[in-house]
Amino acid sequence: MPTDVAATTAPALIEASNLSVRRGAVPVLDHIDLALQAGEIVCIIGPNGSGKTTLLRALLGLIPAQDGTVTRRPGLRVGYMPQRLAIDPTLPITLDRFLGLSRNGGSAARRQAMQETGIAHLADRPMQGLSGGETQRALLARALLNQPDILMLDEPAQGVDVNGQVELYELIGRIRRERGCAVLMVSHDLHLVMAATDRVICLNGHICCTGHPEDVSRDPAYLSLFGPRAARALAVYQHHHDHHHTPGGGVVPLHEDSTLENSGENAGENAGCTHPHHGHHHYHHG
Ligand SMILES: Nc1ncnc2c1ncn2[C@@H]1O[C@H](COP(=O)(O)OP(=O)(O)OP(=O)(O)O)[C@@H](O)[C@H]1O
Repeated sequence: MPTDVAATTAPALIEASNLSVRRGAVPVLDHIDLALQAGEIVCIIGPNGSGKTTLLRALLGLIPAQDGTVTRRPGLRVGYMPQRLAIDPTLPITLDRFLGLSRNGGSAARRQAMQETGIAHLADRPMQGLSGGETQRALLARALLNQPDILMLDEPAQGVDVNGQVELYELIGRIRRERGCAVLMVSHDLHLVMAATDRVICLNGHICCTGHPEDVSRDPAYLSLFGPRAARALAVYQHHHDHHHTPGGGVVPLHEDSTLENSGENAGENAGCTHPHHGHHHYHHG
């Protein structure tokens, strides 16, 4: 039975302690505690405006903390895939040139990253002509260029069709396994990420609940935040997953009695976690 990796004693790759962040006068993140360990795959879920992007950027040091601390392991290499790609439409640029704008890696690293993400055949195509899915892979390839210890992916599957989403999450899982890097990603694709992550962080300004997807799926705060969607994600999760993945990639069968009892019928009834700053913290580990 896998335990919460964050509970181990290994030094964290990144750790936030009592982190609070404001944007302008508005409090966006409220006393966040989290630690990311080598090799784990963690997903941040939460409604629009709940502070997911802000959390990633604060962990990267791009946004200052009002309170608390962010500690990154010395020499940590991070590959960041931002939510949006800003390219000047009047300046055509090929995929290979786009990757070359990154100061990380040379042409061999670019080729490897393109091959790994399945876009090597597009190297000489203009970025502006790539499809939504191809663009997301280009951003992922760029994030791989500096051989990251951790990938931080902000809604990697946005603008990608349903089949493409499944493939993209599989690709992310494969990259994680083959490179041994950690992954911290923001996603709205509950049904896909619940089945594919070691740990879920449910964010709404504060951490509403966190832990193994199976535990989070049962949590009233999760069901309250996502309503009927949560129940549907849970159904998919139940249907497809009769096993756990250990952090090392092993497969451990679920106990027979561990079928999820909460059908989600009460989704939306618990309003204890609908406002970023009026909720309470309750953490679940393991
Ligand atoms: N530069 C900024 N100045 C002022 N407020 C900001 C700024 N950036 C973000 N915010 C506000 O902070 C809050 C959190 O935004 P953030 O982008 O982190 O949320 P999110 O959970 O990633 O949302 P989404 O799911 O829509 O991408 C929002 O209310 C947003 O309006």
